[in-house]
Amino acid sequence: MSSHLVDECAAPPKNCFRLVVLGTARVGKTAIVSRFLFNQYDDQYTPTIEDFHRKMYRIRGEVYRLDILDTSGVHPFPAMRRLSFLTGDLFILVYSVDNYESYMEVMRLREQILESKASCKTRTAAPPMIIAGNKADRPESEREVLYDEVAKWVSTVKKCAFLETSAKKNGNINELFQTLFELAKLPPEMSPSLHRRVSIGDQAWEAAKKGISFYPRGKQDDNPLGVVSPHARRPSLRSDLIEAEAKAEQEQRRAEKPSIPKISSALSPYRSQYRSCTWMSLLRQAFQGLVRPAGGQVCRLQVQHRCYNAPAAGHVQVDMNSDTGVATVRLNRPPVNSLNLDVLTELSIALEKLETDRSCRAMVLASAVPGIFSAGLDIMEMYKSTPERCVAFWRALQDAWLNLYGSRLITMAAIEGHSPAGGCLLAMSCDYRVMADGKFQIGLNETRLGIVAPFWFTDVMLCTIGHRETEKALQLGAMYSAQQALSIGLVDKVVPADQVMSTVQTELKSWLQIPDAARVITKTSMRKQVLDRLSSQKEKDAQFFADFILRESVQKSLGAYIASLQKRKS
Ligand SMILES: CCCCC/C=C/C(=O)SCCNC(=O)CCNC(=O)[C@H](O)C(C)(C)COP(=O)(O)OP(=O)(O)OC[C@H]1O[C@@H](n2cnc3c(N)ncnc32)[C@H](O)[C@@H]1OP(=O)(O)O
Repeated sequence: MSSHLVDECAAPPKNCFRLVVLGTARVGKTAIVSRFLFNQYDDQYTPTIEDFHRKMYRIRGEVYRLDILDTSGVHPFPAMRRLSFLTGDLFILVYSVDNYESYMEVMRLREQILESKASCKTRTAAPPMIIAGNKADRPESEREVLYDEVAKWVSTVKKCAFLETSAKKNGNINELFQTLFELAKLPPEMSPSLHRRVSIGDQAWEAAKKGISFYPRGKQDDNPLGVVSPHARRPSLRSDLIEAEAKAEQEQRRAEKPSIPKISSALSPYRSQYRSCTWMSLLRQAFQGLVRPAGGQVCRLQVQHRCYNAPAAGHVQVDMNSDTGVATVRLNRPPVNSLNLDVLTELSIALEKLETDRSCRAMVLASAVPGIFSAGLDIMEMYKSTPERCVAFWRALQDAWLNLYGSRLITMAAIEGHSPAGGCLLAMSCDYRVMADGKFQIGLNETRLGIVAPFWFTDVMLCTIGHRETEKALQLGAMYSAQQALSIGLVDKVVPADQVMSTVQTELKSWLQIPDAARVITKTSMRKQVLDRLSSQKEKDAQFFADFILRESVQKSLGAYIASLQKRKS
């Protein structure tokens, strides 16, 4: 039976919830989910990248939807992780009683979730969480985490409960979910022991869906039912953002605050033109390629990916050519592709997906906006912002860069327009750069804004053009024409604007002839030191950025630079 039967019986938004399960690898996250959904336990360990499940309920005449995101315990996918923090309504944080480090991670995760929610501005309240101390069946001699220690910590934190569990022995699994649902004020009948598990096609479910009684006359027909959707598909990033935004608006309304800052401006091009449509119908149309953004451009659809199935069209467009194994990733944030939190998150996720797609061998980074590659970081993310937002923004930039610079793929930049600062960083982080001849400029111009390029921007430039040129370039905040950039090695080839893409494709042919394994090992060994330097101090670097950028003197310089941009325009 197909899952659309479940979707036919759609739950109203107020009854839709996302439960996110987090914790380090091997603590039993998937085992807990599997017990909850199917009452099954599998002794084999298979690492999870990200699993998505959907359970529908009919409880007291109303339909409810519970989406479960079972996340990866290792963190090669930081953007996906951050998105899960942002979109989760309730959380299970799992540690293993025989692994103290896994408990420390749970404490860190709680902080990160709260920070993520705070950076969103709209969702500040602590979401309901439960801590699961799993593998409680292990012998006492193996125990590293004491029950009392966790209980004491949990008693000091808001909206948080704690239970020790054993997915293997089915110990406290029912209680775990029941306690969490109570904490989240969800119907208690959502707990496994308080509803009847049925399957799609089951007569009781089919009848309940239609709102009619399956039971013989005289018998109650409001017994709670739960059904697991057999082919649930993880919604796209775009759907996640829409849903998160809708929920934030709901919360905002509840709090009776007058203005509604947006989680994502990603859908704004669609908004003005299709005001009367509902978000979901708009989304459906967009995915079917029917909606044009207000600017008149047809939105591109992302090709299907083995982990994710829904296409995402937005600030980052991905076209995958499965014949050649070459993906084209286009930045699409008019007017100048400035990189804000949304763009960087979308870029990170696009890169993470391509990285895990074995059919993909190369990636061309380009722009969907004529005359511009990228204007660099969105200055408005750095001007009059909050420390939390600054840290979230910087983390998103770090992740996007780590994904790009550390990519196993052949990466080529097609620079068909201006490429200052952050735009130049993206281009330099690719393996090869082709730039359009003419009026366009490229360079790290940070000092002109009164700010300082971080050490990892400098590292990448050093690796690209050497010490002497970098020293001059950075101090002067130099912006180079394509020909000048070619002469110092900042780009590899300069061609007329209309030949940039074809030149990239020609160059790619020779790169694709090299066996991947040998090329990847070579690339990794060349880039490792630079990558490690940031990876080992990400948090310090993010904190430094927030402290630096929010200094009064730096804010003054940024304000003056913004004014000069506007003045130049007028
Ligand atoms: C420790 C701190 C480290 C921080 C590291 C920072 C890295 C960065 O990336 S900082 C950003 C540096 N970027 C720039 O300096 C680029 C500034 N922009 C330009 O020079 C030009 O806009 C252009 C050459 C990229 C394009 O010129 P043009 O096509 O003529 O477009 P306009 O100048 O008219 O711009 C249109 C519109 O966009 C606004 N804008 C431009 N750049 C940015 C930006 N980086 N962030 C936000 N907004 C930007 C510009 O102000 C115009 O706005 P409106 O006036 O409202 O139309």
